[in-house]
Amino acid sequence: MVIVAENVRRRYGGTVALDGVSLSVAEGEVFALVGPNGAGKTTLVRALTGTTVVDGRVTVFDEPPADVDPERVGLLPQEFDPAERLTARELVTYYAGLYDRPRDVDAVLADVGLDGADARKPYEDLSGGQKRRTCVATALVNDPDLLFLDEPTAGIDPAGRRQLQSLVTDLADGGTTVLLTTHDMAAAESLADRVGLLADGQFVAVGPPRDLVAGHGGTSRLELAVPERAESAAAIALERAGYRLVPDEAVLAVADIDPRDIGGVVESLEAENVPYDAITWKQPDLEDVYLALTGTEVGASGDPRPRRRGRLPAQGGETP
Ligand SMILES: Nc1ncnc2c1ncn2[C@@H]1O[C@H](COP(=O)(O)OP(=O)(O)OP(=O)(O)O)[C@@H](O)[C@H]1O
Repeated sequence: MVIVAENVRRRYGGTVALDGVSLSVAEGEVFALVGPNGAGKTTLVRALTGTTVVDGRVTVFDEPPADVDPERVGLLPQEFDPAERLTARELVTYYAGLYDRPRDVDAVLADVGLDGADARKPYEDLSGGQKRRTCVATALVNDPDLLFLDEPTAGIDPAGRRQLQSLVTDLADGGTTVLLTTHDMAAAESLADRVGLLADGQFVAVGPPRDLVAGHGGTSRLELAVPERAESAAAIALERAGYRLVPDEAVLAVADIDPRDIGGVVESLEAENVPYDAITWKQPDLEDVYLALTGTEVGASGDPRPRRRGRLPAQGGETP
């Protein structure tokens, strides 16, 4: 095991940031700490990198984190503001100079997709995604055995995100252990060998994303965007036609439906003249797991949102 943490606890005054977290991460594994803002992800990264004092036991390469050879570890902090006037290449060259055996700077820039003219632009002239990729490059320049990436995809456009994801996969294939944090469940699901779902400083589940989705994600469903005034009528029409609605769902959704029967759903709405705007097939994913286990969904900004519970009852509503 590269990382072992047992019963890690950390308070800031009256705020409990970590409330008894245990995990172990094996060599070459990609482990994602997943949760909304405030769940404790950064505090756990700080505990594992030895930049904050915690209760409990933490070892990295069988040593206390603060004693680990810095040549072996790469860290992309969540907040990282390098000198704005230096070019991407100059910044990475600067960080390379801090290590005894750095990688070739241009090769590192190419790895993060910043070769060519962009690498010669001042940092302040780069896009948000290019800035973040420059920062990732500074964490890679010492060819670390263990890489911590705290919200690496924040502010990165979808193309840059895919590039970063394939970079992480390549690093792990080469034996690098990667621990990343994210509130982006889809990124975690596609990238990580295992995820740890954090809520209020505790893991609510740890495991391969596929296993967690199979265990807690619920069934596939058909989500219906129906004008609010027609929701009750839609629910009545569907139940009358024998479909089971997903209870307590924020949107109207039919559960356990075979894809071949989607036409039947449409027909039962149209037979009752119920209007609808869109129909979407939805497979359960990690977001459903988080929602099921915590009652909270995570917005695009990473902020936690309590789930909207209690849909309109199927009986007695207005008809369109
Ligand atoms: N230095 C600090 N002083 C006081 N409270 C802190 C400090 N660092 C974190 N906290 C609090 O501890 C809790 C966990 O914060 P942490 O930053 O670890 O969460 P996070 O999941 O990384 O969220 P974010 O992505 O918003 O940073 C939060 O309530 C936060 O306000």
